Amino acid sequence: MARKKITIIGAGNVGATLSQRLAEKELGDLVLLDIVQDMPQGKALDILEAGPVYGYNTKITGANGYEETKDSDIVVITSGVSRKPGMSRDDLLQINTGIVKGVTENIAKTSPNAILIIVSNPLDAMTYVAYKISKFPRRRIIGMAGILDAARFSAFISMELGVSVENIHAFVLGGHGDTMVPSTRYTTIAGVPVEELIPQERLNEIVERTRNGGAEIVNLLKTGSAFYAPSAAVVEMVEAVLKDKRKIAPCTALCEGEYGINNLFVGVPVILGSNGVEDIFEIKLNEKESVALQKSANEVKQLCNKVDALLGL
Ligand SMILES: NC(=O)C1=CN([C@@H]2O[C@H](COP(=O)(O)OP(=O)(O)OC[C@H]3O[C@@H](n4cnc5c(N)ncnc54)[C@H](O)[C@@H]3O)[C@@H](O)[C@H]2O)C=CC1
Ligand SMILES: O=C([O-])CC(=O)C(=O)O
Repeated sequence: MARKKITIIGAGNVGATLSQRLAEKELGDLVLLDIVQDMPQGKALDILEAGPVYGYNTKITGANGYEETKDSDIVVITSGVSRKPGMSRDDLLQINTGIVKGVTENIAKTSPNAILIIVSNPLDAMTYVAYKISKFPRRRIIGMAGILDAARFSAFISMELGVSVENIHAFVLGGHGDTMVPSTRYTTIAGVPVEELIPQERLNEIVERTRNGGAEIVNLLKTGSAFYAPSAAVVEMVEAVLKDKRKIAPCTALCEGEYGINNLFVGVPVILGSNGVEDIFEIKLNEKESVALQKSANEVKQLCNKVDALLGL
């Protein structure tokens, strides 16, 4: 069977760590692209040289141009500026809109059939940029955030209860920002609702820590943002697509009426398979959850209006 081709745009913290993780899993051959001369070539060669020790045969190429990325099956966009302490993700809107626009124009030309996974922040708005510029169908444009947010929620619950992360199914909806909606009602531990195991007041603190999970790391690192957990979350998406798992995972996808949201990218449970977003998985929300999701969607809408102005749409 021919190997799949995965391109990673941006060979910084997220892109390079993601490349390492993907290489170790032998999910396909990789191209790592960055605008910095020689750097992606150096990181690609370094990861390739770990292959004999780890026992993987992944081919990985570094690039500064798009010729090498031609006909990729999946392209992950991590290029862009990361925030520093004191900044919000939204502060990156203007600069990263320009970067994601330029990258997407190139990818749409060289890999017209690719599935795009967007990582650059502000995530929901950058996913919208990639959609608008590529004009790809909605199933082939997926933003990474929900898996990361749910992983943080799970990690905190695991620490609280002293049980394995494998027993925890955390559920998060909404945009990748302060208004994200971690659902305590649908979060379970070995099938038991978390609300039955952790007192509501403590649970509220854990939800708040989850909402601020990105900023917590930014404040510790000081020079940039998280990359180990984010790259792990992207691997889960790539794997679900390449193995056609039809896995339900929270991702940023274009809602066209689902959850009462129209023409907006927002975090919802989707079914990930070989076509990308195979479907949006709709579940019943109660009044409180619906209101919180709508509030989050409205914030994303504001940002997308700014994107429209920047792109002249
Ligand atoms: N969706 C999410 O949950 C997460 C999103 N992020 C976002 O991902 C982005 C990348 O984060 P890091 O890797 O930590 O940043 P980084 O600064 O380590 O790497 C970014 C890389 O992008 C490259 N780049 C810039 N313009 C480019 C272009 N036009 N073409 C190709 N490469 C280009 C830079 O040279 C740099 O190597 C940031 O916007 C960050 O906010 C980071 C973590 C989680
Ligand atoms: O917080 C940031 O800027 C990066 C990010 O999106 C995250 O780690 O959730």
